Amino acid sequence: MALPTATESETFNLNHIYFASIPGSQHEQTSAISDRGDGHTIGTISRSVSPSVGNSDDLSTSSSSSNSTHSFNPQASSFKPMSWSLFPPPTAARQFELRKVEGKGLGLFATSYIPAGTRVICEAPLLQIPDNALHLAWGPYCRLSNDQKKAFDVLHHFKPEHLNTEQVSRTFLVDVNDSSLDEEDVEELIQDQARVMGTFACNNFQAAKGLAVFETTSRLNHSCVPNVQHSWNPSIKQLTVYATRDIHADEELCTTYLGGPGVYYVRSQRIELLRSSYGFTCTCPACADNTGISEGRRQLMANIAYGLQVYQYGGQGQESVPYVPATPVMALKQAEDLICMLLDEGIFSLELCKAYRMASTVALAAKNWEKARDYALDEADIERNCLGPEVADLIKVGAAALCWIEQVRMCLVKAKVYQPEQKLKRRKNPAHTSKPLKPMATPNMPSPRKKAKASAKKQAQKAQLSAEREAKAAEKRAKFEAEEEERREVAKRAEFEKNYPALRA
Ligand SMILES: C[S@@+](CC[C@H](N)C(=O)[O-])C[C@H]1O[C@@H](n2cnc3c(N)ncnc32)[C@H](O)[C@@H]1O
Repeated sequence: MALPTATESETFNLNHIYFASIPGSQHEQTSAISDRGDGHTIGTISRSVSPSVGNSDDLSTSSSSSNSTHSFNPQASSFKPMSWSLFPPPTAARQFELRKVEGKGLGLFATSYIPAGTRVICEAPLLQIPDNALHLAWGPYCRLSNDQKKAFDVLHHFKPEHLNTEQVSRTFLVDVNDSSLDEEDVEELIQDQARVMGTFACNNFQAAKGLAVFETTSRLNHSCVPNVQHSWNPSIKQLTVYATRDIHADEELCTTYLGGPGVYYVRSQRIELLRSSYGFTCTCPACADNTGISEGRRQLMANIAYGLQVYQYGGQGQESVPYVPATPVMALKQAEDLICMLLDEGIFSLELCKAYRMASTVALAAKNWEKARDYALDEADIERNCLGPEVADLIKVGAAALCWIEQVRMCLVKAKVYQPEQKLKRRKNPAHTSKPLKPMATPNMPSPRKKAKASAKKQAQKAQLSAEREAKAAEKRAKFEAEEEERREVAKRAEFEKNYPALRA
C-alpha cells in the first residue's frame, strides 16, 4: 500500500522522533549496511518491512511512562523469547482464515493457537512493480492470467487522498492521440487504470526495491499494536509474516501499515496517516486508550530513542535534543527503559530488536559485559521471532543478530572475561522477565541530562562569580600596595634630604 508514510522523509519531518532519521548523520551511512529497503534502521536488522507507506507519492505528484499496570501486552511480564532449539519449522498448514470484521471489511483470523515465532505466511507477489511509481502497475496487471486478475480485482479498493489516479493515467498511460480509441474508450481505460492503481495503492507492501500486492498478505488489517511482522525476504524472494507474540485462536492477525518508526508516532500523526492513505480510523488498543498513558509512553519512547540515536551517531543541534545521555551508563539505563516501554506497549517487532542492539552496544561501552551479552542474545531471539531463521542476506552484510553476537563475544574475549573458544550463553533469567518493569519518568519531568546540564550551568555561574570577586580583590590589593610603596618612597626621600641637606637639588 503506498501506505502512508513511514518513509524516511516523513520521519525527518517528525523531527523529534527517531533513529534512522537524521539526514546526513553518521548513522545514515551505518544503516545503509543493514537496510533491506525501507530505510528504518539503527545499524541492525531491517528488512523491507514497511508496507511501503507513502512510497508512491512521487507518482501522485504528477499531479517511563512504562506503567506496568497499564500494559497492552498481556505477555509483558512473562514473555520469554523462544529457545532456539524449540523453534518451530516454517509451517505449511494455514493457521488462519479470512473473515468479515465489523468496520474493517475482511481480515485474517487465527483458527488455532499460534505461538510466537511461527511463520504464518510465506507468499510470492501477485503483482509487483520495480519502483515506487504506481502507474507501473498497469503493464504487469495486463499480463496477469485471468485467475490472477480476479484475485487482484477482489482486493479492497481505496484511492488515497494524495493520489490523483485519473490524472496519472492521462499523463503516463493513455495515448490520447491513439486514433483507434474513441472518447468513450479513453474514459473507460482511464477509469480502469485508476481502479488498478487505487487497489494497488492500498494493498501493497515493500518487496525487493519496489512494491508488491499479495493475495493473502494484502488482507492483513492494521494495528498500532501488531501481533505479526511482515518482511520481504530477498533470499527466498517471498514476503514472510511471522507471529511476534503468542496469538490465540480467533484473534485477528494484524500488522502495522506505518513501518517500524510508526511505533514512535503520536496518535494524531498515526490517525491522519491512516485516514488519508487508507480511509479508516484506527481503533487499536493504543489509539483507543483515553488515559493518555500510551500517548505519553510513545512520546517518551520517541524522545529516548532519538536521544540514544544522537548519543551514538551524533546529529545536528544535539545540544538542544533532550534525553541525550551523558555517559554510557546513562545510555544503558535509557535503552533499558526503552525496552521496558516497548514491551509495555506490546511491541515485539524489529523496533524491539533495535532497542536490544542499542542496549547491548552501550552496555559494551559501559563495560557491563553481562548486559552486553544478554541483550545481544535477546535481540537474536526477537529477530528470530520476527524474521525467522532465513537471514542469509542479513548475515551477508553483517547486520544479523548472529553477527552482533559474535562481535560481542570477541569484545568479551578481548576484555578477558571470556575464553577465546567460549560461546555466548543465555543467562538463567533473561533481564526482561526477571526485572520488574519500572515506572518511567513522566514526559514533562526534567531528564537526567537536563538536570545535569542545569546543575553544571549553576556551578559555572558560581565559579564565574567567585573568579570575578577574586579579581576585584586582587586589583584592590595591588592598588593598596602601590600606594604604600609610593608613601614609603616619599618618606625615604624626605629622610634622606633631611640627613644630607647638601645633596638637595
Ligand atoms: C490492505 S487492506 C486490508 C484488508 C481489507 N480489510 C480487505 O477487506 O481486504 C487495507 C484496508 O483495510 C481496511 N483496514 C485495515 N486496517 C483497518 C483497521 N484497523 N480498521 C479499519 N479498517 C481497516 C481499510 O479500509 C484499508 O484501506
